[in-house]
Amino acid sequence: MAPNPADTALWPAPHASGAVDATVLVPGSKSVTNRALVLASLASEPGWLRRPLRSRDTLLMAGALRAMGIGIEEGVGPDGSGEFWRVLPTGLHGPATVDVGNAGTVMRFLPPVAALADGPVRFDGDPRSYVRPLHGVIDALRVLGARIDDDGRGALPLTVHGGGALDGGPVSIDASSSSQFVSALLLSAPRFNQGVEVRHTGSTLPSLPHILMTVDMLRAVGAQVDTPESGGEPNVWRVTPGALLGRDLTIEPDLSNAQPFLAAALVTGGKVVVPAWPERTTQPGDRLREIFTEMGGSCELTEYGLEFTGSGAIHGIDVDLGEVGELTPGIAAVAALADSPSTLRGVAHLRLHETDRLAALTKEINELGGDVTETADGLHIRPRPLHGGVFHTYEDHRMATAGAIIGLAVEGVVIENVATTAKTLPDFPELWTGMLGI
Ligand SMILES: O=C(O)C1=C[C@@H](OP(=O)(O)O)[C@@H](O)[C@H](O)C1
Ligand SMILES: C=C(OP(=O)(O)O)C(=O)O
Repeated sequence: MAPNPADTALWPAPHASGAVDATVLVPGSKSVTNRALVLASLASEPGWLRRPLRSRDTLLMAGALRAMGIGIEEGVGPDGSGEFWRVLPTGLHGPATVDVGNAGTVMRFLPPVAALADGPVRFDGDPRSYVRPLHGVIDALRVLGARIDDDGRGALPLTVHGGGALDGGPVSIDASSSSQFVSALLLSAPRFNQGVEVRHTGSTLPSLPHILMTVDMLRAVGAQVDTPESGGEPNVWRVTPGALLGRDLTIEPDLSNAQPFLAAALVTGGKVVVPAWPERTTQPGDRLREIFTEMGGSCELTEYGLEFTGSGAIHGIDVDLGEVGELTPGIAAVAALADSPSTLRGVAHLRLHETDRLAALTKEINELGGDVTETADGLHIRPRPLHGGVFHTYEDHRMATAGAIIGLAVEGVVIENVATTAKTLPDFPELWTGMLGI
């Protein structure tokens, strides 16, 4: 297939002429929006999502749920309250076809939903989706009573032959390659006849905050969930069967997508305010307050939002990012500009994200003159004077934003396919130039 010209377009990353000083309205969280869509679709009454993220991943999620019969009406609320989606749950129907794109949340959260449909649901997606791990969901659903046809690799493409209901019950999985296996099984479990008991048997479990987000959001719609944190067995989650409430939920800004803007304050010694930063949240991006403070900034969380200020100095960091893996590209970009080396650990599973992020970051930073080496579970980054050049993005939104961070400090950095940020932040180029007052 001929590449889309937009995919190969080159975007000169703006170089910052001075300290940034900006307020950036960061759109809604991908992870919260896609969980909210699934839970609202499984509820027994209509629900509302206010200020949902509209991006490739969330539109794919909405499209897939619509394909299975769910009504999702879009509108704009009064008085600047922003967009809303009203979700009208019904029986889930097949036959249907689902395009997952390269959205981990869609490819993992929806096969359990499809198992509840009354006919076959065919799942397909971008070429990259064929290699991203899905075995934890496929194998578990089979144990729980679903019929699934795949090509034997434990990956996409596949067809879930929905039978209108699913037994559910106990299941063991190895979720060391993705926390989304656990989240996927828990999200639909209130609708399984026996609920679910998920036992993680692997040696590591990434992205724990994302599992806590799943549990929190399930409880908020009335599900009963027992977790290791609530006194249950380690690595075991239980969901009791029961009806789910429709909810009126305002989606928090995406704190992982706030990262490049906070990084801009750090890199330029400036100030960035992100309104509506939640006081309490399960989003992994909240860890940036601590990580970017250790790297040289300071922050204040007020009722209005987060004010993050750079000091002019950027320090290296030695940090385990296993719980917050999606922050790695942005942290690596800042680390490449720091005054001391960094070691990023605990993120071997990033090799199976949108691209092999450890290889991609190593190659692209080194091609600008950097000195990055891959370790078994992360990166060593020794800052060097960098020069301009093309920063390739491998259809990975977070590679594009990482390149833009470096471009602030290094003249002549050109981002290939910045449009790939549409996966979770379609307005990135405009927000970025707006922040810089260009
Ligand atoms: O559940 C979620 O919303 C996510 C979980 C994480 O996935 P992994 O556990 O596969 O890293 C994270 O990296 C991804 O961006 C979003
Ligand atoms: C890993 C990510 O996405 P996905 O939901 O596709 O796994 C990410 O957004 O960094």
